[in-house]
Amino acid sequence: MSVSQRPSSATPPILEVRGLVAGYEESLPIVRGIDLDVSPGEIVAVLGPNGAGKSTFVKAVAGVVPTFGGRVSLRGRDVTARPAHLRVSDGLAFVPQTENIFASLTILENLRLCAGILPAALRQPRIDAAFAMFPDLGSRPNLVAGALSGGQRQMLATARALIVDPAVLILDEPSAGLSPKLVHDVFETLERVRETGVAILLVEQNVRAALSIADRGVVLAEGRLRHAAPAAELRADPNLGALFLGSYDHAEATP
Ligand SMILES: Nc1ncnc2c1ncn2[C@@H]1O[C@H](COP(=O)(O)OP(=O)(O)OP(=O)(O)O)[C@@H](O)[C@H]1O
Repeated sequence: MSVSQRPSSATPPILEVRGLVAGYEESLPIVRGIDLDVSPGEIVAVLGPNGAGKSTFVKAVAGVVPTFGGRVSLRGRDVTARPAHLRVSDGLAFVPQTENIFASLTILENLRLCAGILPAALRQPRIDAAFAMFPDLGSRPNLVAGALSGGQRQMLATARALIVDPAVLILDEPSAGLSPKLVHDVFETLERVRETGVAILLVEQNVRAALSIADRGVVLAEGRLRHAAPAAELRADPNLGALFLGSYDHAEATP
């Protein structure tokens, strides 16, 4: 059973997912009928135990995992049949958990590669905007990306995704392997991105940190959306630990 979660605000959703069924083999779908709306400027944390299907869900939304049923719409337009690279042009950017930068290229080269899909006149202004948002990167554009810290690499990965000026930014565990200080830095960056009106869908194992910046949290279990609530409500929920244990029973299946 899936739970449809619509934003409480009157802002129309920029991303609409309906009845999404997806995975690696059609006979064995991992994502089994998920509905979700995300509004501009909203951060939605996708939570749940290991193997719940969180990564598969966001990858299917990004178009990098096959969809077997349901629909993904961006700005009211059905993009379900669009391959991943065209969804990027449509305004949907995805930051994978790993291999999200080219370590042997410089910071600037990493950004230039992404800017390559833009009209020539937009490329430098977008790179300048990225450097303005990430001064740590802008201060040393010719540094080889492999020399960056884990948190700085995540920032570069995020900067790369933002080059196309997306409406929706999807991140798969941006805090994985980072120290608490770097987690803080990365999440602070995401808050600044949100302030520009970008909608953010965030898969996180780091539940408390994710809920500290998210507007809403959705809990997946066994490929289904089991619970959805404002982040503040989830933060205050004494059952929060059960999110990781797969036994989250709080008012499941109630919208
Ligand atoms: N490339 C793949 N091919 C086949 N099955 C996969 C693949 N990637 C993931 N799976 C399977 O899909 C299921 C869900 O995995 P997924 O990574 O989406 O879960 P998750 O909730 O993100 O887990 P975690 O929190 O551990 O990262 C698991 O059973 C996993 O084995």
